[in-house]
Amino acid sequence: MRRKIIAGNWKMNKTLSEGLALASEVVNIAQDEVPSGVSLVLCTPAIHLSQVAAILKSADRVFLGAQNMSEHESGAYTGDISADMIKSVGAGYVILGHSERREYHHETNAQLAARVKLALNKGLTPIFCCGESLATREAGEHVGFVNNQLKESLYELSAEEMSKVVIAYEPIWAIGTGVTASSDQAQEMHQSIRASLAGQFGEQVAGQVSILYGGSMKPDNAAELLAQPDVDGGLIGGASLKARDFIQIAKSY
Ligand SMILES: O=C(CO)COP(=O)(O)O
Repeated sequence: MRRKIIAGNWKMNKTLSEGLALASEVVNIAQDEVPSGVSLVLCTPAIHLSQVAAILKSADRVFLGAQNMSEHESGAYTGDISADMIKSVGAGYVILGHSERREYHHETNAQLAARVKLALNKGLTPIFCCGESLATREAGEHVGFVNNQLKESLYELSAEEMSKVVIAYEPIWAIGTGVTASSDQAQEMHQSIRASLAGQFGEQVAGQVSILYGGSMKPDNAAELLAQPDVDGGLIGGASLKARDFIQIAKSY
């Protein structure tokens, strides 16, 4: 059975006090309302992690994640955050290769391959993001494009390593735009990602990897997306900034 995961990517939002209030509200509501098979992950700004960790200690199904990580273990990389640092504050997840990082910070598939490997070596669960631009989709090249992102960043891993990775498919044209992929478009891509994983790592591993959908997922469209057989959860941006909306999405399962 694959894990069902609803992850919130807060991006660069919330001051510390606002973030702590949001985390507390999520924990309080989740306790009673989130279905037992669903895990929540809060990917907060790095500067909030250690204090949010203290709030999540009492919650059994709400986990903590960072939004980015260096491919270097330590050293003279001003402003960067290492895997050991993320672990040391109590986070177990890290988003890698978000399209905003790829675009504004020029992260490459090769660099992301090194980060995924290092995160796994350090015992962190990478949430590896992939997804195409509108131009790539309109050219009919979206399936090949995403497959190439997987190939260049994940396909040097062992099968055992791969089974520990979470993938998030986030079509760039759906992020923060209010335009969601239709459930058919999401299912088509998720199925193709799983088929590609099966070709590389075997059916068993492909069947274990949770593939999340991200891009304008909201309380009113989550149920249909989450009902697709290859959609195993969501990576939520805007709607994760309101505890009620975030929990409502998790309850749509
Ligand atoms: O980028 C996303 C999550 O990582 C999605 O953002 P939105 O939910 O705001 O579209």
